Amino acid sequence: MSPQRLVVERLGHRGEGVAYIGDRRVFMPYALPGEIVTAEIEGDHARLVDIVEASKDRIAPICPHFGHCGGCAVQTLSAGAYAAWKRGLLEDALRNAGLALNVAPIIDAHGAGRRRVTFHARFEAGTARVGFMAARSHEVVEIDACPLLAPELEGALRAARALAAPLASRGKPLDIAITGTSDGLDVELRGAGPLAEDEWRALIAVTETHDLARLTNHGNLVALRRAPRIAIGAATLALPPGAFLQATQKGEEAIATLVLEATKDARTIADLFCGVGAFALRLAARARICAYDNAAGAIDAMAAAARTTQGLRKIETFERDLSKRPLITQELEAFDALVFDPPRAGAPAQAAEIARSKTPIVIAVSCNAQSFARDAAILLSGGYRARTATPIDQFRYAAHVEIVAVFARDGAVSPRKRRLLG
Ligand SMILES: C[S@@+](CC[C@H](N)C(=O)[O-])C[C@H]1O[C@@H](n2cnc3c(N)ncnc32)[C@H](O)[C@@H]1O
Repeated sequence: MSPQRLVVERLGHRGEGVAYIGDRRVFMPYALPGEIVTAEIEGDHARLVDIVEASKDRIAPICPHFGHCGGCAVQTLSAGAYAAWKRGLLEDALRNAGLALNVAPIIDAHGAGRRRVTFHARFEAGTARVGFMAARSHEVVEIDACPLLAPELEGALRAARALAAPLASRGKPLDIAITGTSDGLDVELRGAGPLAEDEWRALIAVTETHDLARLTNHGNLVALRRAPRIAIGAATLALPPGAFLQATQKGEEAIATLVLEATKDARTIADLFCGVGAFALRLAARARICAYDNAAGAIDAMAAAARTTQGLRKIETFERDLSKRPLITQELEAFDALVFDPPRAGAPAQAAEIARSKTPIVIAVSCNAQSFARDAAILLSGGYRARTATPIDQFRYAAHVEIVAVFARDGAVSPRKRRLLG
């Protein structure tokens, strides 16, 4: 296959360069807009062979593993062009959905770095390869460090290697999810299945050698040296195993700040897909909160944190599957405001109920621009007006963007005002 010369037109939504051969579109990882390159073409995929003319926005990558490790999609763009591309991910998704929302400037929320990481381990002939997946591949790329991780994750990679070693003879793929907390590393193994007694003993020994705070296997406790906790607003939360947390501490704070600002006049707020309470535990300082999620461990941990934090109003928690049983219109109208923050797939069933309701303020939080645009279209078709959508970059160098968007219903009367008016 002889390389072809191509001109890169733009970056696609996975961070790959997009070029055309006649009418045919090809995607080329690591190529930047405006560059002239040579590439080997296979179907709609192009492998960058050489850069003939580099973009003026091209800079050196910060990590020696960039280009092999699939963790980062775009590391060689100058800061301004990078921020414009990230914000453009939201603009493109809205345009593709036929929506014209006011998109705010992007907020950089990398802060001290990622506080959660999942390493992958693959085993061959009894030895483990531990690292991140290569782009578009099932291969694991071994790394010696990741510059995107927060200082709390210091030692995480060494610990992951040590934990993988006693399980190497099984040959089954293993995921090692690690959260950095003020009490040390909280590690959850996934894919190992039930542990044999000698594996159990070996893993406990690793927990001690590496001074891990906690080790769980599919949510089951293997070893506990210190209960891992994190701070959320004024509360201290005992972290349930494998719990969802926003990728960076600064990202969580940036999202929560926008949620607090948009709900400042609300007395009763519903927090849908609340997780461990990144918003509820802050909002409860001034409003009555009903919080919903299908993860019992997360809402129990939030309720316990709320009980032991001074100055918070009671948070009522509800374990509920919001895809199968979304809050219906009458339930939603009991609130002055609501926030919904579903997983990547979005929440079309819940959005449809919200669109029929008269809840005055609705805040949509999302980590996926496409599903956000689809859910936003549902709210708009129900008569909501979009105030603004703010992109937040807590996934530095990855082709993901966090979004907070505020919607209002003109003329809607809050439940409190309805009561006052009799
Ligand atoms: C993106 S996280 C947001 C969590 C929280 N708002 C935060 O910022 O930390 C999505 C949450 O949705 C929950 N979830 C996923 N599917 C659900 C469903 N079908 N019904 C209710 N909750 C669900 C997960 O347990 C998770 O806590």
